[in-house]
Amino acid sequence: MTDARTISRNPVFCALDTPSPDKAARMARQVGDAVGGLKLGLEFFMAAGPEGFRTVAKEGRPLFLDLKLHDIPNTVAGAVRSLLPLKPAILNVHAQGGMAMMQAARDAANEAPEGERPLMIAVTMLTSLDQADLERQGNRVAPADYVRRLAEQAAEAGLDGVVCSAHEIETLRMELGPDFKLIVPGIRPAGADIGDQKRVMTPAEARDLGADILVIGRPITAADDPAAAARAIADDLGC
Ligand SMILES: O=C(O)c1cc(=O)[nH]c(=O)n1[C@@H]1O[C@H](COP(=O)(O)O)[C@@H](O)[C@H]1O
Repeated sequence: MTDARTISRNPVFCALDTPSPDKAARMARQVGDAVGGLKLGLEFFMAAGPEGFRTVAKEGRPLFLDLKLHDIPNTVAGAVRSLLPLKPAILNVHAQGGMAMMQAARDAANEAPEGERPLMIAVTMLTSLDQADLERQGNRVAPADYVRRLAEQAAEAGLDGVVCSAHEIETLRMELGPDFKLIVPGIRPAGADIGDQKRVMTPAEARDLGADILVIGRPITAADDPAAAARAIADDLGC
């Protein structure tokens, strides 16, 4: 068992996308050490809020609070400050919020007491989007270039890493170095249902390319036996 702030060598963070703290805590116990951490996102936080977060935090696992903050710098900084008492291991903002916003988020996170500062991560291009979606937005750039530009800004703003798809790992790792965290959703074991994701890869492929954290939700949580599904992924990764 890892403690609540240490990211273990198991790179899998299980996305507990449910509105129910009891269900999330139960799922956390079911998957146990077959995952390295847990992610709570918008569905959870909108319904259960800080109190729900504290319920899951009692499980003692590293928690990624995925709220994808996206607003003007002052508002995002305030939101980060409001979240610090929860002591999440990881927090995220949208890189599309711009450099000043990311810097404000970083500065707010730096106000955390010693040892409680969350990793500050920028979401680049959602894994549910592809080239056609960018074009529809009037954005005539390839996803790889778009993600690279956003990640460069995140690094320049002093954030700790980005959320990207597995398809961008190699380029970002080469360009931004070994310490820049690459958090990768859109992970699907071979043959699994892709659902609404578009830029996907298998857990082992993404890990081998250099992902630090693999965010995996439905392939575990929607499985008939979530514990077995998480264990199969961990075994595949040699964890
Ligand atoms: O920031 C995220 O975690 C995130 C970014 C992104 O680009 N794509 C993405 O899927 N996510 C989250 O990762 C999880 C993926 O869940 P599954 O598609 O069920 O594995 C969800 O909770 C998403 O909110």
